[in-house]
Amino acid sequence: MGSSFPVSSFLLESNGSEGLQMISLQGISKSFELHGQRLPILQVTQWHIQKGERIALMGASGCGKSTLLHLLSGVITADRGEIWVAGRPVHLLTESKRDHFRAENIGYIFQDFHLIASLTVRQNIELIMPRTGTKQERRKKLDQWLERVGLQDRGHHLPSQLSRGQQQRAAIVRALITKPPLLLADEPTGSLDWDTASEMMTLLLDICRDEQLTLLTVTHDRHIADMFPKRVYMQELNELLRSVSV
Ligand SMILES: Nc1ncnc2c1ncn2[C@@H]1O[C@H](COP(=O)(O)OP(=O)(O)OP(=O)(O)O)[C@@H](O)[C@H]1O
Repeated sequence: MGSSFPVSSFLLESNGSEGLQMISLQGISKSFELHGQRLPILQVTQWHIQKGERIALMGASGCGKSTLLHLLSGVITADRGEIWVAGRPVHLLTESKRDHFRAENIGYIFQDFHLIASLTVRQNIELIMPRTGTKQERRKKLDQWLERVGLQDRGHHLPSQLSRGQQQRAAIVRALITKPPLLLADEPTGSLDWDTASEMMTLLLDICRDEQLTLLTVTHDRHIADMFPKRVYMQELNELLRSVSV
């Protein structure tokens, strides 16, 4: 796999905000309504993530890990508290502004890839690739990324013609092609065997280190978590004990 991809600072280019902080949570609480009752899910008094940190987020099933990622990306809103991401006050943004914020600032990697089955690898990525520069420049940039993840010969293949590990590599490029300052990954290795999972995670961690991207990855897998420079357990963040059981 080539390691000659030109290194640039995505953070400085795409974000422009000053300071070292990528994420700041203050006094967050989140509940969901279930069977007519408000069920408290999450409470985070304070949490800060610096730019360029690579963090594995762990915790028991149902403790609110995915909910936290959705709050950070503005897919859902908190009941109260402040969420700052890449210098933007996500808690103050309207829904349409949150959509815009997400497109500009967040790369998302899912357990089941979310590639469009009828489109080739290249088409899946081109769909969200910024229309900056000439067509040749965009093609070259995509070629470089595909080579970086070892898919240089797979650009014209459909997802169904790729292995699961290759599909996740394509999804990684799709998440990174917009140069998002923050990458969120929800169980990105959850559907891969161990060898493929560790290879894929090594690749993702290397890219984030080289590009100084901030990476927050939810994982159940202790071995995967051990690959990260930093691990955070939801229990440390989530101080609210569940008062209602479902
Ligand atoms: N839209 C919703 N409406 C009601 N309850 C919800 C909703 N979304 C999540 N929940 C509840 O919030 C809790 C936390 O869910 P979440 O998916 O964040 O957990 P998780 O830690 O990511 O779990 P897992 O590790 O199993 O994926 C769960 O009890 C879940 O049922």
